[in-house]
Amino acid sequence: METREVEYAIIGVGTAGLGAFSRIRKQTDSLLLIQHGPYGTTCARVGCMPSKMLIAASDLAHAIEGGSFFGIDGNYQVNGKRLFERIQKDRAEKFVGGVLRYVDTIDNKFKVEGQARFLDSHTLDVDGRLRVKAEKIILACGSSPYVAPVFEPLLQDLDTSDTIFELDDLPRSMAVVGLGVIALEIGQAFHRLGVQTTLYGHTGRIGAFTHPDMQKDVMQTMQQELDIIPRGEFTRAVKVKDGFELTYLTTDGKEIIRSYERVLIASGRRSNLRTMDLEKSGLILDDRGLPQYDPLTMQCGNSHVFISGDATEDLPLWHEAYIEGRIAADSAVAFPAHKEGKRTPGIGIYFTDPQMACVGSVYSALDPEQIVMGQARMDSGPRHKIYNDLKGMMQVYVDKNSGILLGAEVFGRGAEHMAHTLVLAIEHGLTVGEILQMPVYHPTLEEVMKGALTMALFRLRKS
Ligand SMILES: Cc1cc2nc3c(=O)[nH]c(=O)nc-3n(C[C@H](O)[C@H](O)[C@H](O)COP(=O)(O)OP(=O)(O)OC[C@H]3O[C@@H](n4cnc5c(N)ncnc54)[C@H](O)[C@@H]3O)c2cc1C
Ligand SMILES: NC(=O)c1ccc[n+]([C@@H]2O[C@H](COP(=O)([O-])OP(=O)(O)OC[C@H]3O[C@@H](n4cnc5c(N)ncnc54)[C@H](O)[C@@H]3O)[C@@H](O)[C@H]2O)c1
Repeated sequence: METREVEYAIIGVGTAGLGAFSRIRKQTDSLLLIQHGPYGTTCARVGCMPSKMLIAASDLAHAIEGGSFFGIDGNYQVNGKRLFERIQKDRAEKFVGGVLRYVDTIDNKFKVEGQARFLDSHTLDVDGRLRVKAEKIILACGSSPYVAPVFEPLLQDLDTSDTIFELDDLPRSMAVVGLGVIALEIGQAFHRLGVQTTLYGHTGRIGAFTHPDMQKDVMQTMQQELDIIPRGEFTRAVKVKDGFELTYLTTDGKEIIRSYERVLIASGRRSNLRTMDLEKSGLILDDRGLPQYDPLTMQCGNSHVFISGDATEDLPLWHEAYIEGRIAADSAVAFPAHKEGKRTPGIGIYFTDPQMACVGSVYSALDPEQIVMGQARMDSGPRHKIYNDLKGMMQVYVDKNSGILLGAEVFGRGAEHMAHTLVLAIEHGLTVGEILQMPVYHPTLEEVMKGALTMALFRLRKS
């Protein structure tokens, strides 16, 4: 069997792996990228990009549907074939194409295709045909959809985010398993495009908000539009003539049996490290079975192994993968010296309607005794009234002693933009008083944010 000895092995050529490559390539010729599956990155192929193109189409349909309130009447028809053609064509040309062109510029001597697994702490097996001995290893192998055991026998026929964008037309009906970000984004989009859709939760929670009032508001709002069954579990899934018959037992003991043409599994993702024989790596594993690591260096323990991106299962977001790939690479280059990278405050956005955004520390991560909370409803905002889009609310969390903004949960039109303003304020350690000295244009969606911050300042002064 061929053996290659290199200074650096990077496992996975996604967002994190390519970022790591770009840094390490500047230092050495002795590196190898190992990629299992198609090039092009999860984000561009089956993640951020096709999902947002689907949502763009459904937003348009929804806007036309809501036109009569404004005196705009329009008829439209959804052409599912053209819709998927557009997603697949633009994805190839505008997103995956760019990545593939970049990967093509990388000399073949730096690339190998196959699935890497650990043989020992410095040795990797690639598909049983190549051994790679590496002084330092960067784990950037991403994650894959989690499929609960009840669905496993039907795996080939069910959809996940890996397959749903490959459809050539819209189905008549679809069950969505999960109430997280993929379920809500894609489930709502299919519903708005005319697919009869049901979303099934598990724990009764919806989305990512952690304050009980935010959870309640999201559940009520989304249930006004979507068929959502929040709490229970699937007990049976079988194939029938035109699709699938599912049996779901609600927590209060009600059995629901329904048939759907398609079933989308959106019940979380698991690190691909779980298939890499980590027990042979010599790394210290945490109670999830994944390597312990320092988020400032991405180093696993004191070892020569560095981790990044969705492989960690911690912050499975594109910008985090991008940052972590670079931090891991810089730390690996500095190793055995210790080099810390810079992390940014958290930001996560659901591209649902209304949008949902978490910024900085979410409510559940804070000590309620140490914060004041400011809150505002979107229906208080002049711009929201102009759009007749009154759904949602937001909360900001402020440190009681210093007045510094710590975090926010935002649900409503414009959440993606308010989240970016708030994250900038958090990054710069601004107090709520300092943020309120900045101008807010009238009439903008941001006026609701000003309302929430003003309430926090008022409460701060009273506390
Ligand atoms: C439907 C969907 C929508 C999303 N939308 C957003 C969004 O709007 N905004 C956002 O910030 N994030 C979004 N994400 C998350 C984002 O796509 C990921 O956080 C990001 O792509 C992770 O990049 P990565 O480099 O860690 O992994 P990937 O890009 O998945 O790269 C890892 C690569 O490693 C390969 N690999 C796996 N195992 C091995 C092995 N043993 N050997 C060699 N290679 C291996 C994989 O096949 C893969 O090609 C979305 C994800 C999904 C699924
Ligand atoms: N806009 C974005 O940034 C965006 C969009 C899509 C995906 N992503 C990334 O992809 C990751 C994965 O998304 P996701 O929606 O799959 O995960 P998620 O963690 O957001 O949600 C998983 C959902 O599945 C439910 N669930 C778990 N086990 C279940 C079971 N056995 N039966 C029924 N439901 C079950 C959970 O209760 C939860 O509602 C996210 O963590 C996110 O980081 C981000």
